Amino acid sequence: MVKAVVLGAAGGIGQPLALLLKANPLVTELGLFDIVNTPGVAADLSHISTPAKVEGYLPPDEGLKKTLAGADVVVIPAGVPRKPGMTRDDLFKINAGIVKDLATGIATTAPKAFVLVISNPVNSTVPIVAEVFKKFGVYDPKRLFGVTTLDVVRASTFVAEILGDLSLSKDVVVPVVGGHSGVTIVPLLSQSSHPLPSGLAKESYDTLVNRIQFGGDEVVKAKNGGGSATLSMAYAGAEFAAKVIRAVKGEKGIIAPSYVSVEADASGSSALTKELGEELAYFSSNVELGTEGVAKIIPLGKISEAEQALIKAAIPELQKNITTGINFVAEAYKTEEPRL
Ligand SMILES: NC(=O)C1=CN([C@@H]2O[C@H](COP(=O)(O)OP(=O)(O)OC[C@H]3O[C@@H](n4cnc5c(N)ncnc54)[C@H](O)[C@@H]3O)[C@@H](O)[C@H]2O)C=CC1
Ligand SMILES: O=C([O-])CC(=O)C(=O)O
Repeated sequence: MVKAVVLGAAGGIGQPLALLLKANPLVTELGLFDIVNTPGVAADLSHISTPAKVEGYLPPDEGLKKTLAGADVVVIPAGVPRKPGMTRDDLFKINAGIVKDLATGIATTAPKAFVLVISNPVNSTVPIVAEVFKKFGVYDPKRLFGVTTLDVVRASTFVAEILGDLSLSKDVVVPVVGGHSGVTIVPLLSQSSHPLPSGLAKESYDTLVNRIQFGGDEVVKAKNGGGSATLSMAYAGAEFAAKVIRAVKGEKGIIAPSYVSVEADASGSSALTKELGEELAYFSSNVELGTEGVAKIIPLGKISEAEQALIKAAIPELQKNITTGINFVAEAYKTEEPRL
C-alpha cells in the first residue's frame, strides 16, 4: 500500500504529475491538495482504471491535513513559476512562504513521509523544509529530496540528440550534480553512459553544458509568459517518485541524482566534502535509495578539469541559496510560533 500526495495538484505540473502517479500501479491512494480545483481534478482522475483511490481537497475544513493523513510520499510542485526575464531566485519571495506552510502541514500530519520538493528555487526550498521539520523535532535528512531529475532528463535527451539518435535518450545516463539553477547545474558529461563523440569541439561541449544548465530558460522563453516547464517536469517528477516508491518497497540498487542534505549519509558526505574542498550543507549528487530513503550519497568520482571548474563556479551560488532558505525560516520563527 502506498499513498502518494501532490501539493499544488491543480497546477501546470500538478495535474500531469497526478495523472502519471495515478497510472503507477504501485500507488494505491492518491491525495491531491491545492488552493483551487482539486475536487475536479480528483473526480476526473478517479475514473482511470488503475488501483489508486483518488481524493482531492481544498484549504478550508482541514483540507491539507485530510490530504496528508497516512501519506508515504509527498511531492510538492506548489508555487508560482517563472516568466521571461526572471531567475528562479526571483520566485523565492512567494514560494518560500508557500513551501514553509506546506512543510508545517507535513511535519504535523505526516512526519515520516518522504518529501520530494519541486517548487523553486529548489536550492533554497529544500533547506526551508528541513528547517521547519527541525523546529517540529521530526527532521530525518534521509527522507527529504530536492527533485533535480529534469536536469538529468534534459541531459539524456540533449546528449542523444548530439549522438544523432533520439531513441538512445531513454538509455543515456548523465549524472547532473550541484543544485537546480543556472551555474549550480553541473552535468558530468565525462561520466555519460554514452560518451560524446571523441572529436567534439570545445565550443560544442560548452554549448551543450550551457543548454543543460539553462534548459529551463529555453522553455520559459518559448512559453512567452505562460509559465515554465510543466509536462517534462511532470514526467521527471513521476520518474523520481516511482524510484523512491520502488526503493521504499524493498527494491535494491536504485540510484538517482537528487539534491539532499549531506547529513543524510555521513561517510558519503565526508568523501564529497573532500572532493569539493568545501563544506556544503546540501548538494545534488547520485544517491542510492533504500527503504528509509537516502541509503548512500555517492561521491562524484573521477571528473574532468572542465567539470571541476564548473563545480567551483557552482559552490558560492549554492552556499548563498542554502543560507537564504535557512535564514528565511529563522526569521519567520522570530515573530511566530512554529505551529500549523
Ligand atoms: N524542480 C524543477 O525541476 C522544476 C520546478 N518548477 C517549479 O514548480 C513550481 C510550480 O510550477 P507550475 O506547476 O508550472 O506552476 P502553476 O502556477 O501552474 O501551478 C502551481 C500550483 O500551486 C498552487 N498553489 C499555490 N499556492 C498554494 C498553496 N499554498 N498550497 C497548495 N497549492 C498552492 C496553485 O494554485 C497552482 O495550482 C514553480 O515554482 C516552478 O518554478 C518547475 C519546473 C521544473
Ligand atoms: O526554469 C524554470 O523556472 C523551471 C525549472 O526549474 C526548469 O524548467 O528546470
